[in-house]
Amino acid sequence: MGSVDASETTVTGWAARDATGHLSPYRYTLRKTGPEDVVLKVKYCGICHTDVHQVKNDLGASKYPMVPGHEVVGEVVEVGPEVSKFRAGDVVGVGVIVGCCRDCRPCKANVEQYCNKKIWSYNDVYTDGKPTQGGFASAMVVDQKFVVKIPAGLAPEQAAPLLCAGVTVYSPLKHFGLMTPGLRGGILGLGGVGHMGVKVAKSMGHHVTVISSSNKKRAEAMDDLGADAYLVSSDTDQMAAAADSLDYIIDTVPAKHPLEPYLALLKMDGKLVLMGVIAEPLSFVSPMVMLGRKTITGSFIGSMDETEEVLQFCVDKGLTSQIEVVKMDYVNQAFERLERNDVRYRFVVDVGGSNIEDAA
Ligand SMILES: NC(=O)C1=CN([C@@H]2O[C@H](COP(=O)(O)OP(=O)(O)OC[C@H]3O[C@@H](n4cnc5c(N)ncnc54)[C@H](OP(=O)(O)O)[C@@H]3O)[C@@H](O)[C@H]2O)C=CC1
Ligand SMILES: O=C/C=C/c1ccc(O)c(O)c1
Ligand SMILES: [Zn+2]
Ligand SMILES: [Zn+2]
Repeated sequence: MGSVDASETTVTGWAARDATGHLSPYRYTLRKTGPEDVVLKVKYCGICHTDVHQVKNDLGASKYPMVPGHEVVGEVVEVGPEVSKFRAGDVVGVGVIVGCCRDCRPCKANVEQYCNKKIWSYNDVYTDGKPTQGGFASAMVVDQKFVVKIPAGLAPEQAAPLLCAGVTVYSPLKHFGLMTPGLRGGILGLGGVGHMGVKVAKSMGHHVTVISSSNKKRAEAMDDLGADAYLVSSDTDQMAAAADSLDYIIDTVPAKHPLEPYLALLKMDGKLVLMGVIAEPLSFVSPMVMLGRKTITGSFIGSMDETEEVLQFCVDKGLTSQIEVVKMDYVNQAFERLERNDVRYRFVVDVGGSNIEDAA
């Protein structure tokens, strides 16, 4: 952490200044530690494709300077006087949201990620009027409600991708009643979210089919991740042979794509769960859902409760994420490689072990 004045701490994060998305060191202040706040020194932060969408303004709502990063693992260095869940020295995680209204139906049902007044961990404005900034930074201040303990048995760098990618697949499987052993699931797009989808679904006892844009990941998917089957989406013979075979598909593709080839893979009552953030309309003809009573739905990360659950699920099942750990001075190359589909399967930045004052 940086210098401390009477009220605010100055920290360094790596920020994008414009839609080129190039990150470089940026100094800003953290708010004074409030009664329910946890101050954490960042150790590791995963790179999610949403970070690419955000720094490049793919959704048209990006504000700069923007320090991305929402798969954050750190060590607690200070807590406010009303913090009961954490103490200095704890290893903790922070994900996609850091605030909610606590009063609406989603908040009262403990699915605060669906609160219309949620506060994103970056590219948003906090209750004090300051911009929120994410985890590619030396430290963060976060309300204890949005902090989870990393359980013993999970390495901190391994835990980082679980805070977004992991809970993002766990939540819909749980919510839509898709945790039953023996189900046949499809994972469309084998990236950061998709590879956790394979691992989590396999651990639930599912038969898992990866549906990929190429043959490049076939051996890894089957041998390393434990997938049961592998389809190349452009191979019409393979796709036809697999028609009417899946109970659900988790669709993680981050770009516009046709839905009909995937709807055809679903059995009657099958569910297509959209995960990718795509700012263009997707289309399908209605018989593709009517003839088979199929559902197209979506899901957004997971609740704080589910985040705690997925962390424990991974400990209990012995699951880890498959990651490439890099230093902060490699972050721009890592973003570029992620964008061109060249990572197996998640970059995690060793923020604590980097000299983050130096630009690449
Ligand atoms: N709903 C939610 O709560 C969340 C949404 N997201 C969103 O999910 C999406 C995936 O995120 P993440 O897993 O981090 O991204 P990755 O880039 O790691 O993975 C996406 C995968 O999709 C496939 N893919 C990539 N580009 C294309 C394309 N143009 N056409 C077809 N397939 C493509 C590739 O798999 P293959 O090589 O197998 O084809 C790639 O590995 C993003 O849009 C992200 O913003 C992320 C987290 C939470
Ligand atoms: O990576 C996590 C965030 C996902 C996300 C989903 C939907 C949306 O509109 C976003 O801006 C982000
Ligand atoms: Zn994410
Ligand atoms: Zn709310």
